[in-house]
Amino acid sequence: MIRFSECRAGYARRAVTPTVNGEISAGTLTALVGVNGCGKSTLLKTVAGLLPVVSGHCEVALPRNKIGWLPQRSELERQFPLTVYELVAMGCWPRTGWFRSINRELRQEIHQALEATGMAAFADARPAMLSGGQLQRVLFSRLLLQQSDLWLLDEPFSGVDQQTITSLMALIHQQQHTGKTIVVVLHDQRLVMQNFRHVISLEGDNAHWYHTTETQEKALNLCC
Ligand SMILES: Nc1ncnc2c1ncn2[C@@H]1O[C@H](COP(=O)(O)OP(=O)(O)OP(=O)(O)O)[C@@H](O)[C@H]1O
Repeated sequence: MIRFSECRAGYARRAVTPTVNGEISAGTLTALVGVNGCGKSTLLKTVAGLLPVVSGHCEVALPRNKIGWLPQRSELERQFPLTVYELVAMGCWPRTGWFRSINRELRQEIHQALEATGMAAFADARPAMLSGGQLQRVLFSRLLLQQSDLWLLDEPFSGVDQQTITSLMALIHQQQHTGKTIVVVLHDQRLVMQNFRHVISLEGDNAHWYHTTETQEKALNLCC
């Protein structure tokens, strides 16, 4: 699904990540870990096609409209002069385009996506009025509607309470079971250990790939 070959990601031709080699298979759930500033968000944006590689290759076997990207929590989403319902409805654009109206079936899907994250009661609220955790739930609802095959989630749980993390993690597992490929940037070592079989750690000169059945606890101690 995603193949890295001597890949380094960065900005304005300056690499900020270690060299990444390897492949993320379709239908897998992978954690991307590493210390602050090691380039996790940069690598994710490169996979999303938002940044060109600085060197090497990053091949994603999907068109852009099949890639769902959840950026690190942004105040921008709060500032949209929209209701929660309308913000989530933006997730329909890969199917409708920006200007086509939303039919009854899609309206039902929007409602279901809000139900799936427990946010149906907030459909008419303004994003600016939501707590951090509620906003994350809304952004997950929007992702659900996009019907992407690949989810790239950048620190989706920062500032989110344990109960919300548990329910969003359950949603992630459920989506993986429907066949999605999911990559999540995380700092919470325990969450990684409990939920992820595949881990990519950006450390040193080269990215390290771990499998949870191996002795990666030690490695994660170093890098989360
Ligand atoms: N737009 C940008 N232009 C130039 N450099 C940038 C830009 N954004 C980030 N950087 C730099 O790239 C490096 C990697 O940043 P990145 O945000 O990818 O790290 P990260 O591993 O996601 O960090 P964190 O865990 O703190 O979120 C940092 O040194 C950062 O200063």
